[in-house]
Amino acid sequence: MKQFYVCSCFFTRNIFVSKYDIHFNFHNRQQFLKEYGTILKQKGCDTDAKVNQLITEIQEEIERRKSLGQQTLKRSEEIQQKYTPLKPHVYNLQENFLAPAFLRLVEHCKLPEATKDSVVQKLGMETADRVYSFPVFTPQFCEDFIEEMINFENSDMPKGRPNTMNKYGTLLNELGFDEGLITPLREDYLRPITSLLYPDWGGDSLDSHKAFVVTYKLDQDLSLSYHYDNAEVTLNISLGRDFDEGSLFFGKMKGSPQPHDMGQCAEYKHKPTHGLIHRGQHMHGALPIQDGERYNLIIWMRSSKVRNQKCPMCDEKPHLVPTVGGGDGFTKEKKNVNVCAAS
Ligand SMILES: O=C(O)CCC(=O)C(=O)O
Ligand SMILES: [Fe+2]
Repeated sequence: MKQFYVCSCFFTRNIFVSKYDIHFNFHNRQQFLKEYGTILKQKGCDTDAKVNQLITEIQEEIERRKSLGQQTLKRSEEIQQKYTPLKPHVYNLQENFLAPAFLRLVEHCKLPEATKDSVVQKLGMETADRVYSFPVFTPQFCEDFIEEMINFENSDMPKGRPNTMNKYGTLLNELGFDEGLITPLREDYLRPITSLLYPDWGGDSLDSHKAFVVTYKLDQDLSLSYHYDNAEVTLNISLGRDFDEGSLFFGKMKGSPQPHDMGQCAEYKHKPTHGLIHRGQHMHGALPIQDGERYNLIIWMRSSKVRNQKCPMCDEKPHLVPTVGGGDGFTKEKKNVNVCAAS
């Protein structure tokens, strides 16, 4: 397996605090107060005690990130030794997990004559700029997978959460899903599609991923703030469980002027069994669910070729920090590629 790294910005930038709905950068107290003092006051963080509490929270998150590789390894080992899956078959990809229409799409993309236009034509209407939806799994697989997630959630196993934005959900690498399920899905089935749709975002060289399940319930997280992903290409598959609302909305690419209100965003209603594919830097968020539960499998796909040139989180040449485990998809290979900016 390749050695992957994280960018050092992981320890100082993009630290999300839901109470203030802000992604913070934190180097030291002085920089922090200078950068955020005004906005924090406006948001009610107006006493020393509140500021100190916020800084403590941010510093704890930074410490969590520093030990993430080790903690993940520890949790994975314990899970492997002690956890009994309810649906062991879902850990290894079988073709009968996949929707027939998805298999036909993949076959089309593998044809030598397939082009971006021919696949776009097959996919039908765009949800937003270069955002497409298509069936991925069968309803049976989705239900079995949700049952496995619930079984794990109800177990007394240690749990790492997907990221600071998703407080509920499951990191699939810790459960042992990478090798048998997500990697073959990415390499054998998604790669032909992403190669045609996003060659300018490393769609033909996606060589790692971070996969997790996000969960929304009435007494837990309801929605997700506007953000971009730590990914070149993201596949977001709705697994279902009878929910109302909870649509995704898309603005513009990171760095462009963003819409002023929701009316200017493109909205997408999740369809269980369907995946939505988009560029990781295409800003998006999720509206609150009004009823039921929503389970989505998110695959943040990464291309070391692309991100080795420019970290998608800090937009600078990555400063590589070795880590135990999968890292964030950066490598030390020296290959110069010409990364075109996407429109
Ligand atoms: O809730 C969703 O469907 C979107 C999740 C998402 O965008 C993410 O986890 O990066
Ligand atoms: Fe996202």
